[in-house]
Amino acid sequence: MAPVLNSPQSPTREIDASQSTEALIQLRQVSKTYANGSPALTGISLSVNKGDFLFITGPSGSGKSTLLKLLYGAERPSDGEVLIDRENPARLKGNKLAFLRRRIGVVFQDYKLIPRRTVAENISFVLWAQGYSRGEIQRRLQPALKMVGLVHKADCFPEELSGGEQQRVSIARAIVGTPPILLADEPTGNLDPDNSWQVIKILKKLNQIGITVLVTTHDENLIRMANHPVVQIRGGRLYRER
Ligand SMILES: Nc1ncnc2c1ncn2[C@@H]1O[C@H](COP(=O)(O)OP(=O)(O)OP(=O)(O)O)[C@@H](O)[C@H]1O
Repeated sequence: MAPVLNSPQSPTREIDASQSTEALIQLRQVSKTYANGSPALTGISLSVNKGDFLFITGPSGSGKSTLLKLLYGAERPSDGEVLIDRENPARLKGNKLAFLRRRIGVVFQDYKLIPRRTVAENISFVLWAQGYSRGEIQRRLQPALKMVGLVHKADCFPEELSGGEQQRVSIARAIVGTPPILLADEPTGNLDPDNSWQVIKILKKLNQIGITVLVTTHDENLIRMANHPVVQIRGGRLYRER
């Protein structure tokens, strides 16, 4: 089902409370102003259901990364409420917050791989840190590598890979813990059109197996090819494109 949103200045339809109660991700009149007084988001409401694939577009500095940061708990809203599966990350601490974060895989534009670790180690690290057994890590590693087409590169180091391959490793790392939500912040920002499309195809495949996917991008071509709902942030406010 398409995501539902509203914004005070938006010409789009009003939020439907009956739909939003079932949402996996909900923002209710969320605003974010950074400590230095920078207003990043203003009165944003958005409802994303389980299984949605949503593109978030908008000009540089419009608030796209901030929106994702609020979802994975790297920032807190100044006003309003963010709910992930009915839990508010801003109200959780310690283990409960860590547990909620594990339910969200995150992919960044610059991959953020550990340079002196192999592909397999980069992907496994998060499981190892969460106390998974060696056997369980092996059991999860292979399907994650297969999903991104990099079984043959398991023992390579990041510097031995192309940008597209490095981004695919970062996707494998994001999903190896089988999170129900995947957030990708400009995942194709450093890639050429072919590699960008490969990344989007993998995200589509993950969506087809039930993962809810939110992707920020500037790339109009990719959005057109991928054919999923799109919202735009302009000046910190949210608008539906299609
Ligand atoms: N940590 C921060 N402290 C202060 N201001 C910030 C911080 N992070 C972002 N901002 C400001 O918030 C606004 C939104 O930034 P954000 O990074 O969310 O935009 P964006 O749409 O993701 O941009 P881009 O497409 O260039 O990545 C900008 O005005 C930015 O300068």
